[in-house]
Amino acid sequence: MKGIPLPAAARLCSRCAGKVVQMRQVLSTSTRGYAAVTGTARQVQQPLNLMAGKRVDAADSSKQFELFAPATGETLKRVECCGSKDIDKAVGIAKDAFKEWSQVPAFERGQVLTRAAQLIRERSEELARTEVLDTGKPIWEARYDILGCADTIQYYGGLAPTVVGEHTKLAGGSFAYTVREPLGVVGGIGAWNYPFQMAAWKSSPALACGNALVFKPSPFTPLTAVMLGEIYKEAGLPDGCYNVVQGEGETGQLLCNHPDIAKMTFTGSVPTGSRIMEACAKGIKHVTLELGGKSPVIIFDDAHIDNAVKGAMLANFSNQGQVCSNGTRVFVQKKILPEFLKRLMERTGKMVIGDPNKDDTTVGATISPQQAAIVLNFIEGARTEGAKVLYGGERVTPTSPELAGGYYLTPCILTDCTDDMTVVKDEVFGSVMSVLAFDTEEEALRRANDTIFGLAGGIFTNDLSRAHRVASGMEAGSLYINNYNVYPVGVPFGGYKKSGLGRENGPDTLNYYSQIKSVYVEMNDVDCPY
Ligand SMILES: NC(=O)c1ccc[n+]([C@@H]2O[C@H](COP(=O)([O-])OP(=O)(O)OC[C@H]3O[C@@H](n4cnc5c(N)ncnc54)[C@H](O)[C@@H]3O)[C@@H](O)[C@H]2O)c1
Repeated sequence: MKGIPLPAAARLCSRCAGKVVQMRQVLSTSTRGYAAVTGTARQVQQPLNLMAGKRVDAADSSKQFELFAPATGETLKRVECCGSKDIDKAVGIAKDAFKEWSQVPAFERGQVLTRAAQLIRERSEELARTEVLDTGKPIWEARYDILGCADTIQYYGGLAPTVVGEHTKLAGGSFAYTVREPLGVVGGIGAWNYPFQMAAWKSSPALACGNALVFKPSPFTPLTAVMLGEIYKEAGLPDGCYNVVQGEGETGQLLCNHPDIAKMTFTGSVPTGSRIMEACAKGIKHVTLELGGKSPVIIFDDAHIDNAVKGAMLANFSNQGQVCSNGTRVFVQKKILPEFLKRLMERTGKMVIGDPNKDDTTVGATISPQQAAIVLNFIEGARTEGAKVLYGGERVTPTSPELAGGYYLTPCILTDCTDDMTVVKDEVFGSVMSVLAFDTEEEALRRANDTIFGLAGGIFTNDLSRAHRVASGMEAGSLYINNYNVYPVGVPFGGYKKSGLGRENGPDTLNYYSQIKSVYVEMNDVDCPY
């Protein structure tokens, strides 16, 4: 097959931005064998829980959730929710596996992760197609995500042997040393927008440190976390080190409350994060929270305007706008506002909405009818509060009849926005860009920071001093100067304020999955006053 031209949007970010060149290669080798609209129940292999290296049914089938394909609206399966017996079983299995895995030399643990990364690359197309089925995101984004995850897992495989202690020389030849030890059984809970990535970003540093994991994916996207477990097994991970339990909030709570869970690592909304932290507080457990955001992008009038337009689109329209770090408050300096909007409209109008399995699609399906209704409600509310819908913000039905049950929304650009509007204050989690005009740097920074969130932020300017001055003043965990939503492996990611606690994706993450033991060694007689 000839090389398929990379869609304009494929240069854009995803939570796991990899290399564009690598992406081109993948795009050019792998569409054969997959018809467009591949959302079919045949792709779903049951059961979807993974314990001790095997797919297993839940012990009790009384509570179930419905799994459907966002692209088509087709119901794929009913999936049983894990209850307390299942959580006890999964945590017990992980606890036993931890005893063995934590004693494996770190270099060998790293080798297992490195092999898993290679297997992911070999199976990237199957994984990406399954991710499309689960999420409705465009295939090029799914491929990008999967390859980014392979990089992350390889990265932590490489870092595993660097998890070491320190030596401190003391008086009289005595000394102390520290050992960095794993925590035990880690519980992970993921959201639905980057399902494979959440399983990968949480499991790889956890396993590199010698922990065992029980992971609960979002009930909207239960498929690929199990596939990751099968890949880990094939790569040589001992059974029981990585387990998957399916279910909704109740299953998640059981996991958080389990006495043998040493740490919870969570990605999702602020209210759920708060409940998880509460449960962890009761059990004095470690916790990492990757939560929501309402990030600002500040575009100064000296910026390269086309790059600023591309950045604003990256900050709002990837993954149907369902990205935690999205820069949904776009502050534009007044002088360039008309030109910025003109170019933004032109580019946005070229986005291709439709079948996520087609290579040239840049806007896929919204995850669920409920989420689509939330997004449309925000747009309606914005209109009522005085904003102008400059572009989009409507449901469209693609021409293919199979897609009629999916929820496809045109990316929306709102102008005449003010800081007090609900759409400007609250996280929408859809493709809704609020454009806000500003006059001065001081004003833009003050307004940008006027939020309970602090996940990310963007700055577009050609003034080097201003770029770093504003970056220094912004209250957020991830900042981009003259780009947006790029996540190279090794660069930490996480939030300030209510956007979360802890970091993922960088070297520091290993500290969140390990603890320090200090050992004092006396080389002399004990000096004692008694
Ligand atoms: N900061 C990040 O890295 C990041 C990344 C992606 C998404 N997010 C955030 O995730 C949110 C969207 O995802 P969502 O709708 O799946 O979030 P959500 O909080 O509704 O659900 C997330 C997960 O928590 C589980 N859950 C729900 N109630 C629970 C409870 N009481 N106890 C334990 N688990 C429970 C869900 O089943 C799901 O697996 C947005 O706010 C988005 O910003 C953050």
